[in-house]
Amino acid sequence: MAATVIDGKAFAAKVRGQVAEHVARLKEEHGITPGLAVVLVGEDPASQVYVRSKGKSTVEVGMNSFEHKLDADTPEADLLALIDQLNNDPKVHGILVQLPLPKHLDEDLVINSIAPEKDVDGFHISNVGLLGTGQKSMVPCTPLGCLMMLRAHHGSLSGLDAVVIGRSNIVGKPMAQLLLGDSCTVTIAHSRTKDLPDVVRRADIVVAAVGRPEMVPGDWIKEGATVIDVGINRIDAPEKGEGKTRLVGDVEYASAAERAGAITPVPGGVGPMTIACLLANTVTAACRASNLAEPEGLTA
Ligand SMILES: Nc1nc2c(c(=O)[nH]1)N[C@@H](CN(C=O)c1ccc(C(=O)N[C@@H](CCC(=O)O)C(=O)O)cc1)CN2
Repeated sequence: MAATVIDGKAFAAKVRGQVAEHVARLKEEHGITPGLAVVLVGEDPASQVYVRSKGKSTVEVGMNSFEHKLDADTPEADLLALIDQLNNDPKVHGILVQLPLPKHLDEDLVINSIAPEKDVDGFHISNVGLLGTGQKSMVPCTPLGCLMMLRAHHGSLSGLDAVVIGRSNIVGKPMAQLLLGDSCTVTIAHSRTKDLPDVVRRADIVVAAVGRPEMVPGDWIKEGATVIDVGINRIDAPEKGEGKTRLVGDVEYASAAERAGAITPVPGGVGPMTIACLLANTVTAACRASNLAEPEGLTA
């Protein structure tokens, strides 16, 4: 039977709608307008697109957007001074530094200089520790988006075998923590994993987050499994004409869709959920800052 396609674009639109409703309520009942500050250092073309999209989506749901664009050679001290200023600005409830940063900047130092309660990316070491110990934290946007789609598809995830392929701090590790929090039996696989095909074949849920185009062939997928493809890889597409490219995930979509019960496409799967969850985290941060009830269904 053909797999159900999990439409991340439609799901993200629904999440943005819920965020907009909550923002309207915060404004009306408490006079609070959540604000998100996005910091971009340098001119990486993909980062520029993502930052523009974050600013636009922020305004569309009724929140304040503060964009800070810094030159690629900005000294670390200047970036840290800006973050300090944003940490102390009551109009700013969420702060995000777009990654990757130029090489001369220490990513860990920069991320850990963001006030943890404003760290809407959930990358600060305090939030990593809170998530790892099952406490209330800011949850990284991409894994949060994956979790929301999995919960919507399955209802309960309890007892399911999940494999996360990839061990990055941004996706793989927090994804594994979230699945564990929902009582899955979790395996984190990576480049040194022995018998990766067999490990994947046992999984009810496969989350692929390695950044290698189509590295998971369809015949690794168990019949009926749910496949969440986090990869966004641009590859040459000579069939579309000279110099043309197309986006593919980490999973061979067509063959995996023949065996999976449900699957996210690329593009239009996990990607759009990343920005929707960023907005959700910002409204959550604004609620927490004023000790107000958090929006239901928008946190882990
Ligand atoms: N500070 C952060 N930096 C980065 C993050 C992050 O979560 N926080 N994630 C990525 C980039 N990213 C958001 O910042 C992001 C990537 C992809 C998408 C998306 O919607 N992708 C589309 C395809 C887009 C295209 O055509 O190129 C899709 O998958 O459908 C949104 C956000 C790294 N940096």
